[in-house]
Amino acid sequence: MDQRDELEAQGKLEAWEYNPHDEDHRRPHKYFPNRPVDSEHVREWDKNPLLEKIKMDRGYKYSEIATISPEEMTDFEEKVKGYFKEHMHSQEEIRLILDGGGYWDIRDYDESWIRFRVNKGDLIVLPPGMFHRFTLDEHNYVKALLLYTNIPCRTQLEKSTEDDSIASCRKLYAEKVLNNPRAIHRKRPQISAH
Ligand SMILES: CSCCC(=O)/C(O)=C/O
Ligand SMILES: [Fe+2]
Ligand code: NI
Repeated sequence: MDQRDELEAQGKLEAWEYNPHDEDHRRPHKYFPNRPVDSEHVREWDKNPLLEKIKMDRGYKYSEIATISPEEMTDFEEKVKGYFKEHMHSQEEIRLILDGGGYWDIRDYDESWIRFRVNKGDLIVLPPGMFHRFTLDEHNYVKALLLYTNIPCRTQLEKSTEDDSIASCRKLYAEKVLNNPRAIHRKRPQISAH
């Protein structure tokens, strides 16, 4: 098996260093001997160094890609309703938007909702214990990369649930965020009667 057959068998593209010393650019422009370039080397360029650093720093070893759209899911309506139920997770929720978009709503200190628009390229990180909900926009489409430190788990702990894991997550979240004396509380505009 020569190198070309080997690459074909592995489903890889053949690539090599371009030899500029030839007039006709329609020819392969290989050096002799050829200087093959592993196509994985080119694929590496696709990796976002910032994302790689975040994964390394925060210990994210697992990931999955979720596409939420009626075309991709048989249980679309049910799932979308579920994401919009107020919930939290026992792990950090970290999502990189690869395509499409939507909204995340998070609870402010006074329990009012703050809405975030997310688009392609945005990274959202919610701490464990923070109540939130997610919805698609009118385009009904998002594709996201979900990261995990452990085996992928998207378990939603809903506010209404009596669950010890909610209690412990909320306790930590309250200590770190809600009861933080340095927290800056937003002044909300007065609602005028009309
Ligand atoms: C766009 S990622 C899927 C929604 C999800 O996993 C979640 O937990 C929303 O809060
Ligand atoms: Fe969530
Ligand atoms: Ni009104």
